Amino acid sequence: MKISVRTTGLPLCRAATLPARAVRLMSTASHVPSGSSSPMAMMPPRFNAQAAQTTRLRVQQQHPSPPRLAASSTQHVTSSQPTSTTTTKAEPLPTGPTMPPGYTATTASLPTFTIPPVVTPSPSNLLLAQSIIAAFRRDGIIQIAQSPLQQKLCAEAMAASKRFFALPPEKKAACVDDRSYGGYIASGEEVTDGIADYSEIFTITRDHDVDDPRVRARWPCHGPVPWPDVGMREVMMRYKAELGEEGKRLVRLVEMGLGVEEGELGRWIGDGAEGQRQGGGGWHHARVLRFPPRNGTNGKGKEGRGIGSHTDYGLLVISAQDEVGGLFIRRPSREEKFANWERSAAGLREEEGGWVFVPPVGGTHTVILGDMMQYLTRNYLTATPHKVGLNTRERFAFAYFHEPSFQAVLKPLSGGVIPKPTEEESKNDEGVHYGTHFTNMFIRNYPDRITTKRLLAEGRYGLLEREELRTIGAVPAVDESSV
Ligand SMILES: O=C(O)CCC(=O)C(=O)O
Ligand SMILES: [Fe+2]
Repeated sequence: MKISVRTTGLPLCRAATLPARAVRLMSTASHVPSGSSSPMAMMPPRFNAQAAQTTRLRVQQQHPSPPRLAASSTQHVTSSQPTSTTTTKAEPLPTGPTMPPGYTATTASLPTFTIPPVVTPSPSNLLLAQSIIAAFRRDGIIQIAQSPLQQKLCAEAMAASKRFFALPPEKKAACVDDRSYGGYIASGEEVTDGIADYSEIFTITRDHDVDDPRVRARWPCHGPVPWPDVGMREVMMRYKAELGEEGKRLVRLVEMGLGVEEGELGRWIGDGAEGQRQGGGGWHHARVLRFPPRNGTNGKGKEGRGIGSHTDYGLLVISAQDEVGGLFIRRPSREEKFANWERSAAGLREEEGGWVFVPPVGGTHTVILGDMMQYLTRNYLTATPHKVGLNTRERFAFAYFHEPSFQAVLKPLSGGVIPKPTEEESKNDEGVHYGTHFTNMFIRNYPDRITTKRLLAEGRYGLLEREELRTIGAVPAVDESSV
């Protein structure tokens, strides 16, 4: 039986041309079918290796000491244990994916999983599901092939993103709403662990009409997305909806891989028939991201930092990045215990060792895990700490967050491989209300945003305690006097 795992990419370069300071790769491809753990497993198809190599040699001659270093010019795939770490001191080459300068990390070489269009409980899908769980536990991240439709939608979304971020600052700044956290976040506005990030973002929250009863009832974070134009809305919503379908398939695979009953995880999203009937559904949202080049910042953020280290909040994060490179993750480790819904994981270990650079690979998405996946699986799967560094060129990325219902009060799963609760845990576990976790995180990230100010000024936060906000699919009875 063969599971759908492949590696993507073209040969990098021959051993004879290895630079003296060749960077060692951390191979994470231990279960890839033989032959595919080739040293060249990581290059995106559009990378012209020979040209880059020529450029490198030319540049070295011009600047003999110290040699310029292309972090991605890596020839050795080793065992799954990282054997050495790269520090990019010199400027990376202007082509191909490179690790941002000034960072220290090993470089991942991830196998690429292919997700079937429909996840039936076949033996091969079960094997695939178990391999995905094993990869999450080993690497904290998986890489999945984009379908031709996803490639098209992703390209369209990236083009729309570039058009949006190229707008004049005042046009972008007008895309804000004081009820939802949707819309524009300027470079230097988002805060991670109390320090400004340089990322420039357009957030796509659930897009509620102003007449929606939840908006009229002033539920925290519920409101419209302030789109700049219909064109951007259409492109982004198509891509987001398609990633929502991918998210559902992944949720089903995670259930299978964990050995829990069908729907055990999906029911927190409101994906089941009852949730759908009640207008439930996950609090799925997305971020369209631009990172300025490190020498093109506005002085408001932390030098060289795109986004500080953090974990994301929900279940799964499906991301696409362009060819520039900037994402780093931490692998799961028994020594590191994060539980972001209890105590902030923002900023943790940011300056320490142990980071893994995730090089862009054309035609793929990556998937990492969020806080609620960790909580629901009693730490069997853990949220993936990650951060983004600024590179020498601007970088564009797209992150889709597949989330529980805003109204879900989650309780850990049981059965399969889920660890049994300790006596203490069974007594004290009151569950986690996802809407409260999400609201806390957005207040923390955007302390000065009009949305935060209105939310607090109007006492909206207190509504999070209400029964209707804690019951998946419940809709408020609108009190006209409060509108
Ligand atoms: O830029 C990326 O690849 C990741 C962005 C990210 O971590 C986020 O939007 O939360
Ligand atoms: Fe993130």
